Amino acid sequence: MIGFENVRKQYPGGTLAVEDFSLEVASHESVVLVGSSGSGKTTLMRMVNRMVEATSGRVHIDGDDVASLDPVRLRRSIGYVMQASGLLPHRTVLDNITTVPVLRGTSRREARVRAGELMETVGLDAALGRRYPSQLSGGQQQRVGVARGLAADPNILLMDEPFGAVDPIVRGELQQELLRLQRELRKTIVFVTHDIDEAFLVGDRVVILRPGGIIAQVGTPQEILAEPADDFVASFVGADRGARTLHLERVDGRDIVVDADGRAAGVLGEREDALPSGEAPS
Ligand SMILES: Nc1ncnc2c1ncn2[C@@H]1O[C@H](COP(=O)(O)OP(=O)(O)OP(=O)(O)O)[C@@H](O)[C@H]1O
Repeated sequence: MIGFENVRKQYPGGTLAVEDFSLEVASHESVVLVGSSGSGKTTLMRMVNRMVEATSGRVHIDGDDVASLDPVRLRRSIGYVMQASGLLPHRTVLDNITTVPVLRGTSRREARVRAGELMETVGLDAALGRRYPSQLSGGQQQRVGVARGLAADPNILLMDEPFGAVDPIVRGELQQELLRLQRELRKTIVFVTHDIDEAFLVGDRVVILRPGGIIAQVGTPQEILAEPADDFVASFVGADRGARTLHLERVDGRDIVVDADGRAAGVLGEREDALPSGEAPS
């Protein structure tokens, strides 16, 4: 579990990126932070692995205050996937994926075997392992980024606009791939995006932020769509891509997201977490 307790971040120079933020992210849950540019999403995410230090308040992981943990070990124990993949350009794909496990003491040989398996998991041909990042498509690079984030088998995965740099079709594929992976791996995920559709698709819960990291609403996609907390949320949910206003319709026991033209934009409520406890997903 990740806990943010009255977290505040003021950068040197004075910008108050996050005023006072509290939230608990349950183990195996995926929470999406969504908000306009500068609302403090990346700052909040980076406080989990101490790439950013809170000015006050605390962030804890399974009860341990991150401020009391060694930052380098902490960072290596948490998967981090960023926009435009963040791969090291002068290292092969395989070396990019194996860097953190090797730094953590896994033998190079074992790390390579595992990297090959991970490439398969994220839908990449293992032969691509010998290439350099620039020899891959944008979508392939993002998949490598996800494989690298998973390489040390972290419990927590931080994903900062991980699919922001690819075209909409590839983006859709990567989103579906992530949903499939998450059904299998059940990581605790904090995911940052500008895109409300992406937030509703990949989040068990979605946090809509105002500037200053102020929570406008937090809830499941169904809750937010059914009852936006205020005009800000309603316009954020509805203003995405023109005049579309999303709403929910229940068809055959499933929640269908419908846009203003009556087109189905997606299906909600099919996640394994929605199953009664103890029931295995099909
Ligand atoms: N290292 C830094 N030094 C000073 N100010 C910073 C720093 N990093 C971020 N900020 C400021 O803090 C605020 C929040 O930034 P942050 O990157 O967390 O927002 P964001 O919601 O992730 O934005 P975006 O969607 O554009 O990535 C912004 O005003 C930004 O300019």
